[in-house]
Amino acid sequence: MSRENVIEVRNLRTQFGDHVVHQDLDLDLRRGEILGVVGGSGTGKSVLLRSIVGLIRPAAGSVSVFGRDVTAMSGAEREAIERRWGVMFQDGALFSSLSVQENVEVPLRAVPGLSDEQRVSLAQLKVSMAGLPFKANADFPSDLSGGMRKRAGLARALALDPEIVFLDEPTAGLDPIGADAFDKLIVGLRDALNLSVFLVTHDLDTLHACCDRIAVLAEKRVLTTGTMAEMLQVDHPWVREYFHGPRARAAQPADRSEG
Ligand SMILES: Nc1ncnc2c1ncn2[C@@H]1O[C@H](COP(=O)(O)OP(=O)(O)OP(=O)(O)O)[C@@H](O)[C@H]1O
Repeated sequence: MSRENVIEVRNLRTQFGDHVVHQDLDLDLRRGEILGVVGGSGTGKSVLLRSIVGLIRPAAGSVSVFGRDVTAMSGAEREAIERRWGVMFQDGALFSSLSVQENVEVPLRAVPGLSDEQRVSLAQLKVSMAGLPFKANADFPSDLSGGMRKRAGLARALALDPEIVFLDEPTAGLDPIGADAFDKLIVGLRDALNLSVFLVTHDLDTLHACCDRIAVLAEKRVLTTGTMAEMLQVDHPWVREYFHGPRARAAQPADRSEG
């Protein structure tokens, strides 16, 4: 059964001066799936994420979200569609002078008609959904461990009940137990909230634990997409090295189950 695409990127070209990062790049994100986006360092995974959410303007091509080309939208239309997605950046991108709860309140301040009490309750709910204890609401980013900062960034990404969540390397820098817990959180939230998830990662364990499909960036485009089983069949030097190398063997699902 094929599911509707919530994101369709077509013939995308992204460049900085003469440096072409993407050329004729196509990508789909289906409703309800967790798509892992992988590729060597500098292949443009983060730039792709930023192009989709409008932080980088494509040089050519189209980016459709919920069937609408977001590159051609006016301010009000864009704001409305931006409320339907949430982004967790690599470092959490939290405001250091605000508490965790206040950070999560930031996107909620743009919602008309929300009282102060409602805003606070909603922020605290998202903090709890991201797996943080209640006391973390009052903590400042500098009080938190790396894993907790990522959870706070996730809470803020969930603030507006998004349909799509973009995660940029959510497990980078976490110890294996913290990374495993984060993987489970992502899957649990996807299942509970029917999220569609665009997940940039280098982490093979995360691909095994979370992802329904994988998109490989190489040669300035999405070279191939498919399930983990399909990736294992792809005959391309980088793909072979990545999915069959020693780290890939160490990341077999059995190694991470129960425990
Ligand atoms: N604002 C920018 N100005 C100029 N070049 C940029 C800018 N942002 C990214 N780049 C370049 O675009 C290329 C892709 O960067 P990007 O951060 O998307 O790679 P990545 O695949 O996410 O890498 P990594 O896995 O190391 O995080 C790199 O060569 C980078 O230097």
